[in-house]
Amino acid sequence: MVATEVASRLKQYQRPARILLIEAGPDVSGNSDILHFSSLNFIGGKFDWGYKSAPQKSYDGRQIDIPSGRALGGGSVINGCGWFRGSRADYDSWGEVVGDQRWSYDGQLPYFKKTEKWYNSLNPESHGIDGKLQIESPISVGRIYPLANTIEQAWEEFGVHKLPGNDFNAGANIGFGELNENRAQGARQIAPFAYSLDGVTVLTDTMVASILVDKNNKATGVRLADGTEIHSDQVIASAGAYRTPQLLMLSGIGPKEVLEKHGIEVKVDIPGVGQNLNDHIMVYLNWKLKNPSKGYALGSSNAIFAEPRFATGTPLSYIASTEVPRPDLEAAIAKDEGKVDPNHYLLRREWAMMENIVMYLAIPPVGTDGTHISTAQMGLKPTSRGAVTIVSKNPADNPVIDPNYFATEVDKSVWRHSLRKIASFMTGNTVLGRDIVECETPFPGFAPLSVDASDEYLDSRVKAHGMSTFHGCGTCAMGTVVDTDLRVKGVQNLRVVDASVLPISIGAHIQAAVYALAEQSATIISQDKAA
Ligand SMILES: Cc1cc2nc3c(=O)[nH]c(=O)nc-3n(C[C@H](O)[C@H](O)[C@H](O)COP(=O)(O)OP(=O)(O)OC[C@H]3O[C@@H](n4cnc5c(N)ncnc54)[C@H](O)[C@@H]3O)c2cc1C
Repeated sequence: MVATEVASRLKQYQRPARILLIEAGPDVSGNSDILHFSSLNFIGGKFDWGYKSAPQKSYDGRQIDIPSGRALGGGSVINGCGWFRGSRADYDSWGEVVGDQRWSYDGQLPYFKKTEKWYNSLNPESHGIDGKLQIESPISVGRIYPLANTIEQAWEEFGVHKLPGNDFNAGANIGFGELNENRAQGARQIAPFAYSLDGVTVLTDTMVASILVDKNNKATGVRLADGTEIHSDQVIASAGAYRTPQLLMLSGIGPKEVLEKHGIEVKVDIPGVGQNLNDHIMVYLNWKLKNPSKGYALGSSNAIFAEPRFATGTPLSYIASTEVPRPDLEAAIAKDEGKVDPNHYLLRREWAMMENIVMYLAIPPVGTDGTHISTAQMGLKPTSRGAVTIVSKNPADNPVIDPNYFATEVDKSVWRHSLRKIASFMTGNTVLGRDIVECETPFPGFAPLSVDASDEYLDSRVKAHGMSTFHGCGTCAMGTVVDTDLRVKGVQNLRVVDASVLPISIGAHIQAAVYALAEQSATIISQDKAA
């Protein structure tokens, strides 16, 4: 994703520059199938690297599917198009961690705005209107789902309030707001549609095997998988959070002991390469409707779902993010760290800790037959950290991806609290519980979720159903592996720009952060006199 955006911007900012973009996957710009909601089915398809995680210790060894885009435009070809910025607190923490205010919320706001062609003029201080990515909401394109007002009422009854302007993307995210998507009238905008590659030379179906690093630790180009060497003044690695650390390691940049183990000459020993992997856990739950004949869910006989606009975009209206009680957080931090440091970053600011979405369709194994709706919950600020490493020096071998999900007490405590909350929201004293939802339909072998479920039961649900939200990041973290100008420490003429540089867990689906990162990075690189 980033590679397209950065190449496009650099060509725009430095017209005479010769830029080569190398992508392992195909160019799918001519493939109209990828544009619509059902195109999420490309997960597991030919534009997905289709990784499996290492066996997860806290999931009793279960391995998790880790999809990752493999095409020009990367993840933008298979992602869900959800557009979520996260909160001011996320970026202020980022700026603090790296000691550079360009990466704080105010530092990044101009670049967020630069990415966006926002769909209304309500909040001009927070949104751009002439950016490359069309952002819309279901309501703005007339996708008013039958349950939309009910969900809104239910959140208000539950004490979760609408954000000003119904805007989930203006720096505050505790509350609820409209879903936003980077779609144009429901159609996916892949990165090379939004960011023109005119004037950029593009090599698709071409795998980079390693970065050429000379004896002065200067990057001088790349070696392709077929052995061809291509020389250049600057190299930017944007192979994503799983393959960028692999590429660095295969080039002799990474933890010394890993490189030596695989017989790779050590150019620069950077222990942080591959570390700090973080992803958001997602848990889906199905909820049986009291009266399916009302036509609330996809698959029902409600004629509205046959209208063309309902065949595009994700079938939901609102996103709600909720906190957890501070004493719970302190107790969990004490268990993880042996003490509670009042300066702990989770205690210094107010955080939305769980994203909650009600979707108007069932999730497998329940069929889309109109009898169920579902919820998706995503832990926003996990403290579990994993790693990416290599199994060999062969670039064709997949990296080993170990997100180490659900490893900390903080993460467990957040999930326990939030699963009880969703049970209460869906089946308790809200309009949903009173009039719409019968009960949870659990996966085989489990009892329906209830507000008084035990910690052990709730943990078992996450262990059994927790999946990736496809947000792997942090494996070449800014401050550790790259400096705040995106330069790999100890190597000249080499930068990393992609999700791997995010130094902290962003409390949101990460593409908005990654697109803004790429905008700012392109500006930094184009202003670098040495570049
Ligand atoms: C299924 C799925 C759904 C998602 N849904 C959402 C969502 O709704 N909202 C949201 O905010 N985020 C979502 N994301 C996350 C978002 O798409 C990613 O965070 C984003 O794509 C990361 O961008 P990137 O440039 O870092 O890496 P990528 O987009 O993964 O790009 C890396 C590119 O490098 C190529 N590459 C890798 N190795 C090599 C090599 N050795 N040689 C040449 N090329 C190579 C890859 O093929 C790929 O095209 C989703 C991701 C997935 C996978």
